Amino acid sequence: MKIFSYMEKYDYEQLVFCQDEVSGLKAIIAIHDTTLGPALGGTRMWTYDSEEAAIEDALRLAKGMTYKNAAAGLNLGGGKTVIIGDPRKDKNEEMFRAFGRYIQGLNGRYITAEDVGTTVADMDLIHEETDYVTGISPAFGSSGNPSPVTAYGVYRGMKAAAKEAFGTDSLEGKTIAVQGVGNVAYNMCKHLHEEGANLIVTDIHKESVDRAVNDFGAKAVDPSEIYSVDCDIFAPCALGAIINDETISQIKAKVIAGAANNQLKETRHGDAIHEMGIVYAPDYVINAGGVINVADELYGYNSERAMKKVEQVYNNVERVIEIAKRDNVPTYVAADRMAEERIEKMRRSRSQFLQNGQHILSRR
Ligand SMILES: NC(=O)c1ccc[n+]([C@@H]2O[C@H](COP(=O)([O-])OP(=O)(O)OC[C@H]3O[C@@H](n4cnc5c(N)ncnc54)[C@H](O)[C@@H]3O)[C@@H](O)[C@H]2O)c1
Ligand SMILES: CC(C)C[C@H](N)C(=O)O
Repeated sequence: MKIFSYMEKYDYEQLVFCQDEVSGLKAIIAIHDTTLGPALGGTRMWTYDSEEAAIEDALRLAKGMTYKNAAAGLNLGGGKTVIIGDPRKDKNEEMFRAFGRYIQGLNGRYITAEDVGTTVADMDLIHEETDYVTGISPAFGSSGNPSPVTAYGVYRGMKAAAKEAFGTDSLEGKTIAVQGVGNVAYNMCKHLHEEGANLIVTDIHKESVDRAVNDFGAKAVDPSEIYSVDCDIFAPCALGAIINDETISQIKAKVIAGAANNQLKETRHGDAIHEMGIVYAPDYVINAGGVINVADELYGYNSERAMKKVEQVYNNVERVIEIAKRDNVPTYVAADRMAEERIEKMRRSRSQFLQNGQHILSRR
């Protein structure tokens, strides 16, 4: 991978490599764009096949956060971290504290939170070293685990997409195929089950599948079967790039709406599902609930205020569908336009001179 060419192509600001021999920390912080504000995005811990795969994941996820935060109306830029390692085996206190010191060194350009493989307890350890972390324990006056809030936002956004495809936003009696029943999807399934939806689930971890089967009467299938099951809605809630050349032809759903980041392997896959008449709720629009919730901590966390903003995920998905129809483009293009327009307007309005946040004459 030619790192500078890649960064130049998508206009990344910064890529930081963090290594700590004592704890085994190997982390990559990617900051994509800070036009709207400090880059806020979670920390993923995962076993990558190669360093290149980890770098690419960090970069792709960071860019997604720029668009997610912009589309959600937050005054935040986009960044993300990946820690290379197995979250079930390789974590230790020193690792997250060493990582916290690296974040502190960025002096507020990057603020972290949870993502796949990291928990509130990990964020609390990071918080021992830096204030630039959200999603820490409610005991600190913070918002805690963002996953249930992300799940609620995905549920609301799924209803908006269903309205477009089926003429009603009721999910009662609808069959929803869920890929990955981890933190977000378990909570999403709870809402869907309460509304009377039928669930088909899969996961690479048997205990996660069993929990959904027991708690929600879900039907379990093998991970390789989830794309081709008969269903109304496909909800990708595991990792990215799952809408690709191999999977598209198998999908029977009329709607794709799920929590996973970077669902389209390439943009042309977004064109392909559009041509198939599938209503696609763009990932970073529908899964913004968690970041909306943790971002509220920056103002002194207020759950009621945050949840009001999370409700807007329904309207944001509706708005994207409207733009897509108006401009005759796929929904992923409409979402990008919505986000880019906001960033560009802010970039231009910020070109006005300001001396370190103070009026230039205030130093006299
Ligand atoms: N946690 C949040 O608040 C949040 C917010 C926005 C987006 N997301 C995104 O949503 C997705 C899920 O996040 P999470 O926090 O629930 O993570 P998680 O790790 O709790 O859940 C992911 C689940 O997917 C399973 N999985 C992984 N690969 C799979 C495969 N090939 N087939 C089937 N199952 C597989 C894992 O075993 C796990 O149970 C991620 O893409 C994440 O980036 C999460
Ligand atoms: C809670 C968040 C700041 C990060 C979350 N993992 C996301 O992708 O949106």
